[in-house]
Amino acid sequence: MTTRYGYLGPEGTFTQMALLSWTASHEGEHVPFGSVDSALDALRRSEIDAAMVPIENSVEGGVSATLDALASGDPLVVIGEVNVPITFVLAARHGVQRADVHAVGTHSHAWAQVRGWMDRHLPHATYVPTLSTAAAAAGLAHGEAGHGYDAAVCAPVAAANHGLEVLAEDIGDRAGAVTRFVLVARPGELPERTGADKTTVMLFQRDDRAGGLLELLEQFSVRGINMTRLESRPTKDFLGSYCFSIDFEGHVLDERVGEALMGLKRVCAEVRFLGSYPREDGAQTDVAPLTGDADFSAARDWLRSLRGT
Ligand SMILES: O=C(O)C(=O)Cc1ccccc1
Repeated sequence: MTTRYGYLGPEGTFTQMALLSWTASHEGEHVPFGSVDSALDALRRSEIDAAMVPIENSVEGGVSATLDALASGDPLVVIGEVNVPITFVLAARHGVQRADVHAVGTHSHAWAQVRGWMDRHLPHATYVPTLSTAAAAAGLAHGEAGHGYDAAVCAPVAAANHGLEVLAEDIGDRAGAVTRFVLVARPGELPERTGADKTTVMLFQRDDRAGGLLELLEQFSVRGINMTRLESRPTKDFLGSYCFSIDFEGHVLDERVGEALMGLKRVCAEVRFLGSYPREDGAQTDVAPLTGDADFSAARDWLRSLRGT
């Protein structure tokens, strides 16, 4: 049976590029969705088998829509990641000049990455949010009057797909910007442990008190686990109530990771396990002295011998 992969569409999004790079070796059907939420809802309803969504970028940080969609609802897990270099163009319909551009449509994360260029070149242009960069390009191409913007910030391929003219190339404020995308699935078989893995969790604290966050972080630190992303997100229950979205090095099958998760389970109100998966860059986890599987097993065997079990 062919695998059905959902992605934040329409065609020409950076998310589609991530999916194309993932599926170069995995065949399947590609199904565009208008938003991260609609893709993940379809996944929860089993209408698709997996969904590619953006999670983090090197300029703007975490993608809240994704972090929040993973934090609640039926459980989903990350099974892979893809990093995509991002370059933006300013595109418009044929005949539109830069001087004619009064409003620019794009995805909020794209806007955040071109704000400096806009300040310098189109300081009076207003920003119109769209569901994706490619949706902004499609809106220009298909919408007659009334879509509310006269240029789009999108990938070069989205401009080309819609026959738009490129008014400016490479308008990102930071050269070398990268967005990290994750492939999400319903919980099932774990991706195999490779020694170059990451694990994602969402942690909910029991109560708000001095040292509460430190207590969570200690669970990683005492077991030699390196975190690669840490973000707080509002729980949405009341002002000042936060949960923590964390990526760290290692796989749930690693002893030190298992022990850290047990420690977290004990001290947190809720630990949402969001998957262990191979990291794209293949960088092997640096296992600190005395934190390898054998060290934990030896300690457990010793305890067993004391207990006579
Ligand atoms: O809108 C897109 O093309 C996306 O895939 C989301 C996005 C937007 C900006 C940077 C990276 C990903």
